[in-house]
Amino acid sequence: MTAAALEVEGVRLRVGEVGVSEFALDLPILRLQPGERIAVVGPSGCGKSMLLEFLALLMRPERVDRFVLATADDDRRDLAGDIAAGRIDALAHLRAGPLGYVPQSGGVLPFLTARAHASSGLRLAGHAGNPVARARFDRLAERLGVGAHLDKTREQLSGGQRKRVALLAGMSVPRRVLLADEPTTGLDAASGTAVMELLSRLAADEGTAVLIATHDADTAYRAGFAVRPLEHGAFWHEALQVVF
Ligand SMILES: Nc1ncnc2c1ncn2[C@@H]1O[C@H](COP(=O)(O)OP(=O)(O)OP(=O)(O)O)[C@@H](O)[C@H]1O
Repeated sequence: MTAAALEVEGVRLRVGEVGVSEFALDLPILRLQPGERIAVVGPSGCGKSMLLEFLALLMRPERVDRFVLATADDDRRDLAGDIAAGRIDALAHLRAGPLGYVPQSGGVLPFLTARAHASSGLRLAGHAGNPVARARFDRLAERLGVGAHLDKTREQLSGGQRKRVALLAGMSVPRRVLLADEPTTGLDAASGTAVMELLSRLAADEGTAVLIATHDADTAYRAGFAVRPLEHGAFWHEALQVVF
């Protein structure tokens, strides 16, 4: 039986003011296998971003029974324990490595070139001088159509180019889990398809479990994502496990 890339059980997320503006989301069970591709769909405001922000360790849950991330083949990290102990820096550090996250908007820092921003993960991982890692980065930049724009700052990039630079940052190092919130928003149809196919190929080639939130279910489905609805204030997904 393959070990899951990410396991979540018994999570409750809540925002807003109790009885006034509160919004709650339950994740009874969410288990992603290596190489799995999941597209979370649902109407605006149903909680897709909240789900991704929790998984990206940016939102503290009201309750979490189990939250385990594969950080290496033989290493499972107890994130629920880290959250309970308030180890915030250690959690943030994971986003430079095994856990990639591309936010719905923003995600490109104003004072860096696109290259410096997108390759920060490579530098933090100590791979900036590694020719294989750099070649992988350049290849991804070309496939995302931003290879010619890497010396520009955020102000010099279009909205769609910013989105693709943020995606490049998310893909810049091999991940165990990659989360992308609306990866095709602001892109034309051809670019959107190319992005979905690239995310899908990353899952197939590198075993990354990729979970995206999207309003573009058709493109995601055509690229090989399993489309899963977030509905009635809850989301769950458990892949069929292959037992040898
Ligand atoms: N600080 C907050 N206080 C109260 N409600 C909030 C707060 N932040 C978010 N919400 C509510 O939480 C719900 C989920 O928001 P979320 O951004 O996750 O939706 P979404 O499914 O990603 O929507 P979209 O498709 O429009 O991006 C929304 O109904 C929103 O109004």
